Amino acid sequence: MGVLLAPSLLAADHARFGEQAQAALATGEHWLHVDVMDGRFVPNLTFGAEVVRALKPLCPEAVFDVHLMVVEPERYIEPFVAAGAHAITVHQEATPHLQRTLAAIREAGCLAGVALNPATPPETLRYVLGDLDLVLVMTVNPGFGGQAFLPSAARKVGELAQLRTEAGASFKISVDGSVNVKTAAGLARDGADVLVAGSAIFNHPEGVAAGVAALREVLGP
Ligand SMILES: O=C(CO)[C@H](O)[C@H](O)COP(=O)(O)O
Repeated sequence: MGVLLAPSLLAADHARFGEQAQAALATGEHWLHVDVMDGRFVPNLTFGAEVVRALKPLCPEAVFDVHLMVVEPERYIEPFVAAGAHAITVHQEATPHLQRTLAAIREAGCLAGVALNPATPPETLRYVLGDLDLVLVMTVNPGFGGQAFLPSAARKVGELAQLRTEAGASFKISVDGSVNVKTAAGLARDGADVLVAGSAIFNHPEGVAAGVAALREVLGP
């Protein structure tokens, strides 16, 4: 299977979420990345489960990929499942009970993901590899869109691909932060399965479809 693109609603016009989400899906992409920030784990606030609930009927074909940048992420699994999330990713750094949290996400019927801040090594996941459906490599410090790409963090993509092979695991590797026409192809070559892109899609001067097309062009067939 080719690389999946996950347009990140953080960069969409917040007054036109429905329209912008539909424009992203009209390009043929299926994933929508939903960045949830609490002002504690990260120094910014965004939105909660109601955004997923509101978008669901407008975007019935969407895979809602929820990225919880919050402390105590366990508290938010149930509301996001009830709202219609398909994948829920928590930060490795945000919970002392990672295995329990991942198991709870799977039990609720969602794909279970872990996000790694730029300074967090992939080895911290060694004992939960069997509990994981998705590892989200942050190539910026979480909290804001439009930041500069951190090549040191991107090195983890290849390391995770190797760890996955060695362990016989099957999680997807997703990358989030400054994914654009300069960085996307290299990340895919290194082993990324999902590329989360905010600014490159929603801030493209010619619109959302042009942003997706530009990324698809560099990624190739
Ligand atoms: O999780 C995020 C920030 O915490 C965003 O998804 C990420 O930064 C994407 O934005 P951009 O593509 O503009 O860098």
